[in-house]
Amino acid sequence: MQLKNILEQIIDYKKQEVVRNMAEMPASRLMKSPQFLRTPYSLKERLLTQKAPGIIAEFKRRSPSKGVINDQVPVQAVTSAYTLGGASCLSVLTDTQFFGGCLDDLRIARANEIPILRKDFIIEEYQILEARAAGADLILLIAACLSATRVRELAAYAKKLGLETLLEIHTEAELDRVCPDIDLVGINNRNLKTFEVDIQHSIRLLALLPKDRPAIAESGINDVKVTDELFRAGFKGFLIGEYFMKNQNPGAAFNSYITDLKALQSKD
Ligand SMILES: O=C(O)c1ccccc1NCC(=O)[C@H](O)[C@H](O)COP(=O)(O)O
Repeated sequence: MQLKNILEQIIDYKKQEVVRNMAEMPASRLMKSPQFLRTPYSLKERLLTQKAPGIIAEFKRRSPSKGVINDQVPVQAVTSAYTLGGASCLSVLTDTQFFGGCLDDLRIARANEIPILRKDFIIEEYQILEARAAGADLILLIAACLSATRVRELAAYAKKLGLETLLEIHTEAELDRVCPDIDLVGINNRNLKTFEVDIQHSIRLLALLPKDRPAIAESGINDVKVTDELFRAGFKGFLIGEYFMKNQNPGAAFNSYITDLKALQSKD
């Protein structure tokens, strides 16, 4: 029998986790969260109007590919430093089992007045409700673990709750998951089955994406020259986690990245 890849293992775990969470915190209670009174921020609008690359700065303690990255820094300090430094959006990993995050991290990050992505493995509407109740502005759907029908249903539910959806794809075959309720399309440079990172793969796929939605380059970005190359190719947003988080002071790492990127781009 073939061993399950990491994505399959995560999804198996999520199916049980959702059942447990629904029993502990019924949807009716989630709907009473004061977060439902706020109007979510739009990352799509932000990226379509801004001229510079939009950095989606991630708070990520550990990952299946890298193990512990940084479990010593407080979410509040890091996310406010990212925000003050000019991030376009925050990405908060809320998965506990594989990434060491939680929904409380997102609730704390909500003190910042910029869009926040709930970064998790969403397979059920209930998780979108959790995201809204915790203060997220957008959710991630990963094409590799959802059928086209489920992407349509989940993105429609997110829209109904006022949230945007970032659809993550990695292969050409997954392009059929892009539907009208998808607001942003991300191309993951990392193959989640092998962990291999290939930036050129993303540039090739970009040409096939719909032009009316901002494209986001995700994973393995650790060089301003690469960000600049991807921006020139047409990517508007850049999801960066490990490169910032592996530093003792992720906010300072973010600031020097932005300074170097601006310096590089001002040379033209
Ligand atoms: O990062 C992993 O090892 C991983 C494994 C399995 C599924 C998802 C995984 N990562 C989630 C992400 O997509 C990244 O956190 C995000 O794109 C940022 O990537 P990076 O800048 O390389 O931390």
